[in-house]
This record gives sequence, structure tokens and C-alpha cells, in this order.
Amino acid sequence: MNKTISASPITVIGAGSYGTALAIAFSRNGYPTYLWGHDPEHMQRLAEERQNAAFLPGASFPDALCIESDLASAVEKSRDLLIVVPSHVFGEVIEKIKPHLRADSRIAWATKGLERDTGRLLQEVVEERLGKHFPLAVLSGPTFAKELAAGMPTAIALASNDETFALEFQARIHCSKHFRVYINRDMIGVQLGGAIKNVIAISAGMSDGMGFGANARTALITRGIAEISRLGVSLGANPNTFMGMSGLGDLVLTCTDNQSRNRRFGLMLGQGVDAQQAMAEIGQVVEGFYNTKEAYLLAQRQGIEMPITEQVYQVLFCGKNAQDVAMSLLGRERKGE
Ligand SMILES: NC(=O)C1=CN([C@@H]2O[C@H](COP(=O)(O)OP(=O)(O)OC[C@H]3O[C@@H](n4cnc5c(N)ncnc54)[C@H](O)[C@@H]3O)[C@@H](O)[C@H]2O)C=CC1
Ligand SMILES: O=C(CO)COP(=O)(O)O
Repeated sequence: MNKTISASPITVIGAGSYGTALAIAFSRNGYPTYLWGHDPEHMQRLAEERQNAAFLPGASFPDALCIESDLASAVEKSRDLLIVVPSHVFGEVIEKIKPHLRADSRIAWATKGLERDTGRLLQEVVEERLGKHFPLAVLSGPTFAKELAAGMPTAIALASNDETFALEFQARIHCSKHFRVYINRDMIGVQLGGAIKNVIAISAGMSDGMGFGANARTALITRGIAEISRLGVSLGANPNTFMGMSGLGDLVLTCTDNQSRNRRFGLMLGQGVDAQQAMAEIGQVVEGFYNTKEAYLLAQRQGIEMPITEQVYQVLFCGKNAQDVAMSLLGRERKGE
């Protein structure tokens, strides 16, 4: 591995479960890593306990991981930044880091979602607020934070608009023991797959919550990937991306395993629990809740049919119940695959 890369630090912005897990992965590979979070008390606890006991109990911080509660210093310390905050605060966080960026900063994010209210891809948010001169990258794929932090085998996709950044970022996080990072050149597809799978995972949870079986869940996954691909292609994505880590990979993971908060949220909706109560019980970010409306509006703008997304939208924002959603999807007109 290149010595210059190995000596240079990285800063992770966002100390929730996933930001912490990725910071552990970088520092476990020996890179000096700064982890910044916006809640000083939470950061104080992380520094004292050398673990994120609230989200990842038992995953001890490697020595190379430093807790940083001052944003200016966190951003200035590293050329490479990785933003891992929920999508609904993504734009606000970009604004906050802007004054502290270095001329040579490179910006990556692992946030999965669309911009709140507008439904824009996060790349557009970054480019609008920071201009187009910073190298950018996005990480997305089937990666539950707990498994990643525990060092269990995991694979992910990394897309960038800058070849050197992609290769150097891959070298930092890829390791031959448990974390494989695949480079993909399609930033649009990688971002979109990670955002819309959350909505489909809610539908799979609803289906299971109503007591439907493996057939229904699998039909939702399969038709879900079809509608994600249609939307992606309309935005200029490569359809093959949706067969990769950020598409099918993450969709299967979140639709089938109860570690997924989006799936658990859907399970509760299917059992008749109110959306706000379900969110409160989960107690962590449920991206699909924030992004269903944006995904639905984006599909409308693009003129793309997304029946599953539309039905989840009806449940969250129009008061439709899960049983009626099932009837609407099953009762659609006959069509070819
Ligand atoms: N947890 C996981 O397994 C994975 C999460 N992701 C994505 O990572 C992103 C972050 O999710 P998690 O870490 O899981 O969420 P989380 O619910 O565990 O933590 C969210 C963190 O964001 C912080 N936060 C809230 N408002 C903020 C603000 N205005 N400025 C800065 N920080 C703020 C909270 O303090 C909290 O620490 C999401 O987009 C999620 O989809 C992606 C892959 C896996
Ligand atoms: O994106 C994830 C795993 O890849 C995490 O899924 P949830 O946000 O549904 O928990």
C-alpha cells in the first residue's frame, strides 16, 4: 500500500451507528481517524468509554480512532472527509463544514437518501453548495453497522467522479480479511439504489407484518428492483448498477433481515402501529420514512411508474392502511414482466 496514503488521516462526520462503524473500520486498518458528532455529551461518552455503547455496544475503538467534538478542527485535520449523517440534515451539515474545507479537500458520503423536500440526489446538493471542483465519492451497499463494526465479512460499492480518489479511498477501507470494496463508476445509480431500497424495505416489512409469506416478500424485492432500475435509467444511471451491491445487494439485505430499521418500521405499520409510534420505538433514523415522499415526487417528475413506492407513500402520507395497499398492488392490471 502507498505510504503517503497510509499516513494521511480521515475524518468521519456523523457519530451515529454507521459513522462509528466506518470510523472503526478505517482505524482498524491503521489509518488515523477522527470521528466528529454534533452532540458534545455523546462525544464525551465515546471518548471516555472508547466505544459507542448506545449503538454498537462491545465494539471497542482501535487506538487510531480519535474523538473530535470541534467541527472546524475535525474538517481541517484531514484531506478526506466521509459524511455519515441522516439525509434530512445532509444539506445543513454540508453548509456547516463549508467554511472549514481545505483547498485540497475530498468529500465522500455514506448517507443513503435524497434531499428532503426536493428529492435531489445528494451529489447535486454537494455541488450546488460547494461547487464542482472537489473530488466526490459515495459509499453504498449491504452493510449493517453492527456486523461491520464486529469485523464480520462485508462488501460495499464505492463510486466517485475522480479515479485517484476512488482508488485511494478503496485502499483505505478495503482489507483482505473482512471488508471488500468494489469500485463502480456510476455515482447516480449507486446513490439511487441506496436511497430507494429503504422505501421498498418498508413495503416488505408491511407485507410480513400483515402475515404474508416468503412469496409476497420476494415478489416485492423483485418488482422493487424493477422500479428502482426504471427510475435510475431515467436519471442516467447504468442499469447494471442495480444488480450490484448498492442495488440488489442492499435491497435483499434490508428487505429480509430485522436488523433493518426500515423493515422493522414496515413490520409495525403492517401490524397497525402508527408511523410516529413506530419511529419512536425504533429510536434511530428510518431513512425510508423521510424519503418516501421525495422518491414518489421524483418518480412523478421523471414520469416513471413506481407502484410500490406510490403505495408506501399512500400509507405514510394519505392515511391508507396496509391491507388496502396489498389489494391495490395485487389488483393492478395484467401485464408482461
Ligand atoms: N446503520 C446502518 O447499518 C447503516 C446506515 N446507513 C446510513 O447512514 C446514515 C446515518 O445513519 P445511522 O448512523 O445508522 O443513524 P443513527 O440513527 O444511528 O444516528 C444518526 C446520527 O446522526 C446524528 N445527527 C442528527 N442530526 C444531526 C445534525 N444536524 N448534524 C450532525 N449529526 C446529526 C445523530 O446525533 C446520530 O448520532 C443514514 O443515511 C443511513 O441510511 C447506511 C448503511 C448502514
Ligand atoms: O442501509 C442499511 C444497510 O445497508 C441499513 O438499513 P436500515 O437503515 O434499514 O437499518
